[in-house]
Amino acid sequence: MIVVEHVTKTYGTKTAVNDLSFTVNPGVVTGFLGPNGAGKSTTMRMIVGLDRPTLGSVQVNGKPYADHVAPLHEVGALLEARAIHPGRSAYNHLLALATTTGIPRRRVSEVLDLVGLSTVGRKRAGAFSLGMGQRLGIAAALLGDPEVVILDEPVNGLDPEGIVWIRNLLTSLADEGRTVFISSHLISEIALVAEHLVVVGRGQLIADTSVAEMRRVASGVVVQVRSPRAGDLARLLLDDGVTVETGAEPGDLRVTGLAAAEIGDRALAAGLPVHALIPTEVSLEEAFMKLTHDSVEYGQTDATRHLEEVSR
Ligand SMILES: Nc1ncnc2c1ncn2[C@@H]1O[C@H](COP(=O)(O)OP(=O)(O)OP(=O)(O)O)[C@@H](O)[C@H]1O
Repeated sequence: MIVVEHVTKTYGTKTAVNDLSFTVNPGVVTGFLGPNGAGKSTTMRMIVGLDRPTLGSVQVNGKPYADHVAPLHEVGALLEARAIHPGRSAYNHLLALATTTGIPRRRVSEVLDLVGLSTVGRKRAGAFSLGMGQRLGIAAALLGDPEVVILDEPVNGLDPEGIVWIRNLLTSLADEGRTVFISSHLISEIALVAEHLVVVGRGQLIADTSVAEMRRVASGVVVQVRSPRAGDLARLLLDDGVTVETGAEPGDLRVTGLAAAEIGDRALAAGLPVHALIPTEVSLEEAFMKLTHDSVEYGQTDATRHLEEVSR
């Protein structure tokens, strides 16, 4: 279990993490989600003792990382800096890590097997594809058979087969009762592998929820309506708790807060023609962007800008 309590981290005048509290429980894969610069890597570095909170505390299995006698058996991490000597084989890279940390040699073959690199274990790591490099990084994280597994952007750049592989691996680690915590700035990626979500923006907690709950909240709330009298229809529908936004095409509206049938009935009663009435599921991406909209640090993404334009 990872417990982050009222953690603030400042670098000079920059606040990277701001009074952040959350718990990552064993037995489920938890995603750590936030736009670029949200403070995910900083938080992960504090969890594994590479950085110290300015305020607050971070505990892993009941203690700060540095207080564990055999920390590699407690926490295995793949953080952004993947320092692998390109001329060294995967096997030798892992062996060097194992021997310097008192881990038996046989464990190297075990983790190579676990990540599916047994057949290329003797090849130069420098010749590895991105996906193979990710697998090697994960193998290193698992070397100490840790209770807590922390991976920074593990899905980044993986092909669909690689994503399925990592989902199965992480789920089986969680099923064994381990705590699995993985970061991403893409909800589409993280929703494929995680069950629970901790969402941050500008170093602060935005949501601590399950992926299923996020989907439930996101789904079925927008009805797309097309009418040659969209303006009249918009005025008719606007009410407490109802929002009407202009859609992508002239005559298109996006209505929130009314069911499709209700919109159709009201339009009929007012004698307004309706050419299309389509209940749509808001995508997880859309829900995430709305959630984090105010906390995108480095300007708007194209997608956010597009969202704003269509809803104007
Ligand atoms: N050593 C440092 N010195 C100064 N500022 C830093 C340092 N490390 C991080 N920051 C700043 O803190 C903020 C949070 O950075 P962090 O890397 O933790 O975010 P992130 O969510 O991991 O982003 P990304 O998805 O881009 O990796 C950013 O504004 C970053 O520039």
